[in-house]
Amino acid sequence: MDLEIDNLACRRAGRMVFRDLDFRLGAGEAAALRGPNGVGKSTLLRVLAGLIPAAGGDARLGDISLARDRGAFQERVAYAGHLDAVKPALGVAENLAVWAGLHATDAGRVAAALERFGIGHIAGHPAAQCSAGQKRRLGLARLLVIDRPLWLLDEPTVSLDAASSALVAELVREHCAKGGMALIATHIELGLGAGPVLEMHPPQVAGQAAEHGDAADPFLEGAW
Ligand SMILES: Nc1ncnc2c1ncn2[C@@H]1O[C@H](COP(=O)(O)OP(=O)(O)OP(=O)(O)O)[C@@H](O)[C@H]1O
Repeated sequence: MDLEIDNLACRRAGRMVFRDLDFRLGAGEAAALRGPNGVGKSTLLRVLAGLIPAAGGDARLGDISLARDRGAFQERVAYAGHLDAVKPALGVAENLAVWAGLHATDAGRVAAALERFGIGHIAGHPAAQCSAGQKRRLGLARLLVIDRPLWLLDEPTVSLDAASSALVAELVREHCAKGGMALIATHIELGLGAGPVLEMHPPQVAGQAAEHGDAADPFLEGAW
């Protein structure tokens, strides 16, 4: 199964964040998603996760179109966002058990995922008492609880120590070896070796946004 991004566009708060975006990712490939702060990396991942609507274009996973069948597209995607989405009121293992239940997957995967991320020994602890790195590992452990061909990872190594960052790279490699795909927004080198890169660029021409009827970014305007 391939990922094909075709002429994709997204508008937020009335402003075009990106447009005319084309990219292709083949089965077994992991791509780095790069670009300066605010260029739209997280936005793209959230569009592909079906969390915010596209303003145009489409993305396809095999024969499933995001524009035509968002639900089916989402069922092929696992998204790990900036925030860990860990429920602090639940225990560490409970967090993953709820996730497994939501996706009707084998609860037996929970213990294996916790062990793999080195947090099996705190399975019974309240998630609220986890360190930032432990919370991040718990959030990422959800990737192993459900089977999705496309992983969308937004700065997955934030708060992680060197060993855990290396583990993320190892898991991505394993996922790809099984035919999976990953699109990873990262400002650091993950150690995945040479692979496809999706580089996002801010508009080159100062008047470009206005030409397309988009409001200018007030923060950038002030900075310039
Ligand atoms: N909730 C929101 N509502 C409206 N606009 C938003 C929202 N979140 C982000 N934006 C805008 O969308 C644009 C892209 O933001 P995004 O977070 O996708 O960038 P990014 O490339 O991931 O940045 P970073 O490298 O800093 O994480 C920015 O101009 C930002 O101001």
